[in-house]
Amino acid sequence: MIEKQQGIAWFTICRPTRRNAIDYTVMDELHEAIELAEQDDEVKVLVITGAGEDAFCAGGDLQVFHQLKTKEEAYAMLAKMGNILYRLLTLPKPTVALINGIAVGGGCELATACDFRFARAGARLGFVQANLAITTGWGGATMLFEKMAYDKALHLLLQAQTITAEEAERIGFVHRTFHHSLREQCEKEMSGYTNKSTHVLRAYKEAATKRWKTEEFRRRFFAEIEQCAHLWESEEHEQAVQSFLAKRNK
Ligand SMILES: CC[C@H](C(=O)O)C(=O)SCCNC(=O)CCNC(=O)[C@H](O)C(C)(C)COP(=O)(O)OP(=O)(O)OC[C@H]1O[C@@H](n2cnc3c(N)ncnc32)[C@H](O)[C@@H]1OP(=O)(O)O
Repeated sequence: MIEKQQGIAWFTICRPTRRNAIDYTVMDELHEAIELAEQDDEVKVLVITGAGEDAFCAGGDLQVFHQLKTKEEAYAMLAKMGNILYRLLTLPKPTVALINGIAVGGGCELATACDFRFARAGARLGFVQANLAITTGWGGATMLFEKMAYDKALHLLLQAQTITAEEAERIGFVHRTFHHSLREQCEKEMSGYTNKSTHVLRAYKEAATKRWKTEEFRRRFFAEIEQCAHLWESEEHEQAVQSFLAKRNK
């Protein structure tokens, strides 16, 4: 769902019964929101958040994507979302992930693609992909190494555990934590940007993201996706997803 208010475009992932897991429909809606934010000069900032109080995003929809068995089938899905997150990463407008609840797997990759990450105090975040015997598959690791200290980023990926928003703030992944009124607090934080000329915002973001518009960066970004697709075919991955779904009688 997308709404526009006082210079901010709000995109909300609306699948609260699935902890806002991302399926193909959410991918298409997110792509549409990014295109609107790019083209509409009244939009100064794009904020991405999740519906409800429990989750920002639980990553890829395992019930849907579990149907994908081969490297080729997995790569098609992973590259679809990878392209969308690359557009988000290089959007010439400031972007915010408003992490209203748990963010795991691809949900953390989505947050990493944004310029700023604001989180509900106590929310848990984790690049849990390794627990499914895969690596990040939407470009998340490549972006993380661009945006965080090398050792902190590598630790997050290797340990594949969730940490609190406060811990994430301490290591520099989260920029602000809010105890209440997340949307109002986010608007207040962004008021310093929404009162600026769209041309200025666009110019600074274009300068900031130039480094990610090189062939070398794109090669690294899509090599990560290919690596995930390769691991996707493994028996370990199949078993890990089966185990998750079995616990929920899927
Ligand atoms: C596709 C690749 C992508 C990438 O990295 O490129 C990835 O994101 S891979 C990682 C995929 N995500 C996960 O492994 C997280 C899976 N979910 C969980 O670990 C938990 O659900 C958690 C921690 C997010 C929330 O736990 P909680 O106990 O609060 O809730 P439930 O587990 O009972 O879930 C409630 C409800 O939501 C459904 N659900 C949750 N996550 C997903 C998901 N990723 N895909 C599909 N469905 C999900 C869960 O099945 C429950 O549904 P119900 O019908 O009530 O059984």
